[in-house]
Amino acid sequence: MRLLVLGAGKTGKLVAEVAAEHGHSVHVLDATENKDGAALTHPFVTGFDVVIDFTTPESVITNMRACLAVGAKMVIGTTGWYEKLADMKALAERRGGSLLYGTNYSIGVQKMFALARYFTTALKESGYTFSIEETHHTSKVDAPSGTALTLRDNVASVLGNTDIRIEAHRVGDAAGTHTLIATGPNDRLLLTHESTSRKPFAEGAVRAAEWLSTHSGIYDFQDVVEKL
Ligand SMILES: NC(=O)C1=CN([C@@H]2O[C@H](COP(=O)(O)OP(=O)(O)OC[C@H]3O[C@@H](n4cnc5c(N)ncnc54)[C@H](O)[C@@H]3O)[C@@H](O)[C@H]2O)C=CC1
Ligand SMILES: O=C(O)C1=N[C@H](C(=O)O)C[C@H](O)C1
Repeated sequence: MRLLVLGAGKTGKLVAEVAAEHGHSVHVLDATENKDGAALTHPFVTGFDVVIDFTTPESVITNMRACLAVGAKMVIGTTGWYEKLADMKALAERRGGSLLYGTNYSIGVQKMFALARYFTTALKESGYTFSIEETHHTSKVDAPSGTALTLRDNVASVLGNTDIRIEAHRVGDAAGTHTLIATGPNDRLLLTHESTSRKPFAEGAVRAAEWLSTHSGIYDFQDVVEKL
């Protein structure tokens, strides 16, 4: 598969490494080669089977506008842009592009989402209230994390309301820790996922791109992960 990776930062670099390990041909563009999406011309983009984006909340919108408009297939890892999700879905539909987006491509975190639904179901009738804490590196630009928002959506789908506080912490080079907390009058239960490496994000994103190369449409990684 011919892959275009946008972003050569902490995660994009690993995505390129993992994709090469999987035997794909990989082209990487960072901000200097793709300022304001300048590299993403029609002939250039259509030379790739899938485009993977791990850039910034601002750049990803420009990149999606350029790539989806020419019918490209995109896997989006970048977080912090979801207020534009409906617009990007509409663009993909209009122009025949394919869009697979996910707040966290780690399989462990995807399992945590399922466990969170079970955790909430088991505790909701027993007087517990729910909150979320997340910890990431100090250079992270969005808060709360995309994962914390998805975790909240999973809990909210069981509770029937979104009254779930999220607390964000920024510490050193933390790869990402998420904790769902159930607080009762006399005790607390905690469900924690701690990333000790960024490699699972890259593995999941490459697997998502492999899957998307043989499918068309618009997908949330949560709905695809069991099919990989
Ligand atoms: N969905 C997931 O599983 C994960 C999502 N992320 C998200 O991915 C994004 C990137 O995270 P990191 O790699 O930690 O950030 P980073 O800051 O280390 O890397 C971002 C890179 O994007 C580059 N960039 C900016 N504009 C660009 C453009 N127009 N074209 C090409 N490259 C451009 C920057 O130069 C930088 O090298 C963040 O939004 C983060 O929240 C990070 C890890 C996992
Ligand atoms: O910026 C990061 O580092 C991460 N971002 C994603 C998020 O916002 O949830 C995924 C992971 O937690 C790492």
